[in-house]
Amino acid sequence: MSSPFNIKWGIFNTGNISESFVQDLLLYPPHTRGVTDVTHTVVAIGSGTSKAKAQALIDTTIATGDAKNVDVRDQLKNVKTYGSYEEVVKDENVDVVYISTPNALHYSCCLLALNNNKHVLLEKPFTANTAQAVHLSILAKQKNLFLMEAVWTKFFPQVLDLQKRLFEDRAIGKIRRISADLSRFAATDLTHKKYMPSLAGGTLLNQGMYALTWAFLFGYRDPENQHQLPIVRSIAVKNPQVDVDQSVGVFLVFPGSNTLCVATSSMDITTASGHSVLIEGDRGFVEIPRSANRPEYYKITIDGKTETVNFDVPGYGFYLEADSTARCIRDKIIDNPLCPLKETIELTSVMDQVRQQNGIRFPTDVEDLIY
Ligand SMILES: NC(=O)C1=CN([C@@H]2O[C@H](COP(=O)(O)OP(=O)(O)OC[C@H]3O[C@@H](n4cnc5c(N)ncnc54)[C@H](OP(=O)(O)O)[C@@H]3O)[C@@H](O)[C@H]2O)C=CC1
Ligand SMILES: O=C1OC[C@@H](O)[C@H](O)[C@H]1O
Repeated sequence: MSSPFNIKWGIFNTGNISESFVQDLLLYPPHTRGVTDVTHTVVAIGSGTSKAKAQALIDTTIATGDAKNVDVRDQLKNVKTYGSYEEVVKDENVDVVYISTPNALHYSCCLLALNNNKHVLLEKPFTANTAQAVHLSILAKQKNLFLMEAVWTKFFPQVLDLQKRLFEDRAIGKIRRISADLSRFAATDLTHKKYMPSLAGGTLLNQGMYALTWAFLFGYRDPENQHQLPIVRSIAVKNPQVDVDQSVGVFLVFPGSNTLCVATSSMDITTASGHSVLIEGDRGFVEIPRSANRPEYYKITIDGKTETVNFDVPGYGFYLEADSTARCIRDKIIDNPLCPLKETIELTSVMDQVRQQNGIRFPTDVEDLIY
């Protein structure tokens, strides 16, 4: 048997999700999950603020490992810590960069990485607008570099299994309607990134994109729709003080299959348990009780009979997208068919339409293209 392909990660920033991503890679290594074809090494962590913050992420990861009885010291002792993102992309040891800066910085950080010939896994929402998304995808293609939006949801076994059952087996018959919600209460703190237009805040880009992701997973991708773009109608409740969307409702109709989708999100409330995703068809329905970003299990009812399907995903599950990234880079695939750039661009264009329909604008420097 050939040895597993090892991929070397560089991490941009030390925020919440970077910490979760790094911990997922280290605390749940592939062999503990039955994965034998790829392995991950974190080789560099850069903070835009200070080298000390990068070291603090390492210290927290060691402490978390200790608390879980997982020895990660050995794996972390050679990690380079940097006080800038530039140093990460100049590090020759780094194969791929994971970028999870605030939304408004995704585009410029990704340009920095691609221009320094690094493969990139870029957090959701991919960019502030479609023009930026298209620009990044063209650049990655020109430079023959892997680029993917980190929509981890798409890699959950529950989702892959459902796609097979709903599309290949037509388990619930023709898909008629998809309803999805991702709402998280976020106290109105106008200095928080979700309330800052200058950081591309608002519920749509931060949370609503997950609800739209379900519409795309089972509406756009439905073979009956043949990847046709949806008709989009939306309405948003804006924050009275700052120009961000507090709650948003989007209706989509996929013209190939006539599937209706209702995608909602809010920062005023948290999705009630049991109300994340519902997919309804002629013969039955699928419920994903929670949550639209990290599906735990699904319940499928066919002709009145209900079955619950569970898959064990320990930790957060960010390693699923990381494993897939490693496989693509190993196989020289620059656009992951499980999360293709075309779909990212098209979902971004839906978000552009929603913002346009509701007068949600970001400052010019957030929306601009950089050449
Ligand atoms: N896939 C998922 O489930 C999730 C994805 N996300 C996405 O990840 C990204 C980051 O979210 P999250 O980790 O919650 O964010 P945090 O606020 O926790 O961290 C962001 C980090 O980015 C760096 N940064 C650089 N410039 C700025 C700036 N101007 N203001 C604030 N921070 C800055 C800082 O790190 P440093 O000083 O070290 O450079 C900061 O700690 C977002 O795009 C979000 O949409 C978020 C949550 C879940
Ligand atoms: O990616 C995310 O997932 C969970 C949400 O609550 C969060 O706001 C978002 O950034």
